[in-house]
Amino acid sequence: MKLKLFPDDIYIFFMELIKDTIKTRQEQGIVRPDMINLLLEARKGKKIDDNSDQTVETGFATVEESSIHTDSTKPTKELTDLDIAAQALGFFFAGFDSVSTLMSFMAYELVVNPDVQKRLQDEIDDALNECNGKLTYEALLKMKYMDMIVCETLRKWPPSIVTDRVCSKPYTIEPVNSGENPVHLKVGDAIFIPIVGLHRDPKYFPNPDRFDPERFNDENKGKIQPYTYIPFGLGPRNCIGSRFAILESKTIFFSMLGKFNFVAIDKTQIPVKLSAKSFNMVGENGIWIGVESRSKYK
Ligand code: HEM
Repeated sequence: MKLKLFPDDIYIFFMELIKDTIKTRQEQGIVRPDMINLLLEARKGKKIDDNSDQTVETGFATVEESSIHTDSTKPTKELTDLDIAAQALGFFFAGFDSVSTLMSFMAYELVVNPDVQKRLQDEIDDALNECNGKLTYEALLKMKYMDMIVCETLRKWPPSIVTDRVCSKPYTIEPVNSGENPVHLKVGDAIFIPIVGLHRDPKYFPNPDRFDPERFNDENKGKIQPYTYIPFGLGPRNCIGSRFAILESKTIFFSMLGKFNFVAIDKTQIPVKLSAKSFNMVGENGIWIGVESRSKYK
């Protein structure tokens, strides 16, 4: 369709930056433990999911990577520099704004639900005690209430409000209510899946505008109807960065809330209103919160 996602100057800046990095690395034999290196290795036919057996769950919302196409070490298509640059650019944009949205709305919910914030701080203090003041990976992943809050933020404020698929087989969606017509889908039709519509549907999440981490406690999370909670999408094209996104967010909240309280300030809009100018979850006036030292540090 020749639709552009970014203005030309931004696109050219990033593409050139990544292509120059590839060139410099190849010319000078530089090896860094990062994604560009993995893609350069993949180009040579090396498998890049060697550690998949050791994967640890980072949270309930995490999605599983697809095992489709990982059984062959032979690339089906030669990766060009442009492909590698496009992948790196895709990761950058897919992974930046989404995590920032998750963290902004999570901070907002902690401000307007001080009891939730206090309980999370208690959990953080206990974890800090257990690991002698130094955060460990294991301690972070053991924090159940932190995970419940992350899950509930992703439900109420999913950073990706919608995802899409192309129809590969003719299919008819039969009417459910009287007066509705069937919808006939043809091969090639574009289908939009309304993530936020599912997450805020009272049929699946009663009282959906209420921020309630208890929806994700051990007893309740198993009762969630499959495919109604999909912050990271689903199936073979689900989000590749769910573990990283959850881990990154939990680490930051752990560090911040161990030392500070999140509080409302004059600029905090309560209740927050969403911007009508953006397709994504963006606060009308941004999301503003204050940070004050916790009494134990004063
Ligand atoms: C809270 C943070 C994030 C959310 C809510 C999120 C959500 C999503 C969703 C809904 C999709 C579409 C999945 C589908 O249609 O089934 C997606 C795809 C994707 N995400 Fe994320 N994402 C997040 C963070 C990240 C991060 C940190 C990265 C990279 C480091 C990333 C990289 C990608 C990529 C590359 C795809 C496309 C996958 C494909 O087409 O095969 N995302 N994400």
